[in-house]
Amino acid sequence: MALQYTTEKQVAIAAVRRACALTSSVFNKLVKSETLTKGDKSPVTIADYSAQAVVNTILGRAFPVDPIVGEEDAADLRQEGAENLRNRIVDLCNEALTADLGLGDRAEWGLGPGQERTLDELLDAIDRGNDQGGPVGRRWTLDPIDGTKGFLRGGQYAICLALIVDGDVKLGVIGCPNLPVGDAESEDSQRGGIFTAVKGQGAEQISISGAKSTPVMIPSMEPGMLNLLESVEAAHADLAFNQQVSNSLGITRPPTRMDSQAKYACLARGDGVVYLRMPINALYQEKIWDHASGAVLVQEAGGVITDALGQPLNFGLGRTLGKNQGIVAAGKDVHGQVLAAVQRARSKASEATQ
Ligand SMILES: Nc1ncnc2c1ncn2[C@@H]1O[C@H](COP(=O)(O)OS(=O)(=O)O)[C@@H](OP(=O)(O)O)[C@H]1O
Ligand SMILES: [Mg+2]
Ligand SMILES: [Mg+2]
Ligand SMILES: [Mg+2]
Repeated sequence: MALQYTTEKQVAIAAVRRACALTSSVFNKLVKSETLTKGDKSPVTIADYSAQAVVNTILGRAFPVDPIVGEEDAADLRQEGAENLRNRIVDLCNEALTADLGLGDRAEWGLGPGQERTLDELLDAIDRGNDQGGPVGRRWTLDPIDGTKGFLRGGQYAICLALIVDGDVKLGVIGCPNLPVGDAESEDSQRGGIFTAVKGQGAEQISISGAKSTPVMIPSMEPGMLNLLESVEAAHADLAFNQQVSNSLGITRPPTRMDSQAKYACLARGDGVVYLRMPINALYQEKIWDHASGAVLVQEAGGVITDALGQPLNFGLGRTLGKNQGIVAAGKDVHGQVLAAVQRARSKASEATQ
């Protein structure tokens, strides 16, 4: 039987690769006026908008009826006074869409010389990310730059695209332009990788040039080798809680802190051992585009990903993970003991507040 999702995977990798090139080129030239602050006070840059426009344009050509749940929308760009931003975005997108990468990208995906788009087409492509998600049907979810704060500080960030069918993540692609090729902790000057997984077909790391592909599998870990992969931003996860879990597990290795779903990529290839993200703000709901690609990557690399109660994450609830209470991901021989430590730390915390 032919493998499922082969074309989807090719298109998704092509789209993420072009978005990686675009965002890397923007970083070196970004000026302050090209970053906006959204209603929730988080940053968004011309690179986030352009990456969403490029990926959605490609998906729109290859899979015209598939809805997309994307992080960004073009409302602020349509405002008066945003003309400079709009012009920059058109230039960046057309450079990315028309580049001749010689990687078998097909003209019918809207790629290659002569495939320029107008401003209106690109703004509409950004707004194609307005799907509301849900339990039934097939849809994509896109985070055009996950870890925008990491991107702005020259750290880790990721372009994350996933295909969800009936609430189940079937395909995930994570482009990490700044991740060292070999190991996150290494001084490797060669950077950039694309991680991809298809449900039931395993996970792989592909070089950003497309020349090399290596299977990815979570290595088995000696107990003394455990460490946590956690957010840089203290406002995004409860890092004090992570410290308690770490103590409870007798972990001595320092945590690996990095922005974005690059953390899931590191877990999948064994650069870090336990992904732990507990909510710090009870009102915040995790977004599906922040975890869908990472979830299937971890599972296909031989790991387990659940909430703090050991239940699977639900990607069929809408644009968010709903009432999700934290995320625990690790190799299958480690996950159970981490979950037990998380539950001990939760009981202690609730005893302390009684
Ligand atoms: N309060 C709160 N709680 C949990 N998560 C939040 C919160 N606020 C924002 N976000 C989301 O965090 C995404 C980035 O996650 P990371 O923590 O891995 O990276 S970073 O440290 O923020 O850079 C980040 O994704 P991007 O917006 O794509 O950068 C946000 O969607
Ligand atoms: Mg954001
Ligand atoms: Mg994000
Ligand atoms: Mg983002």
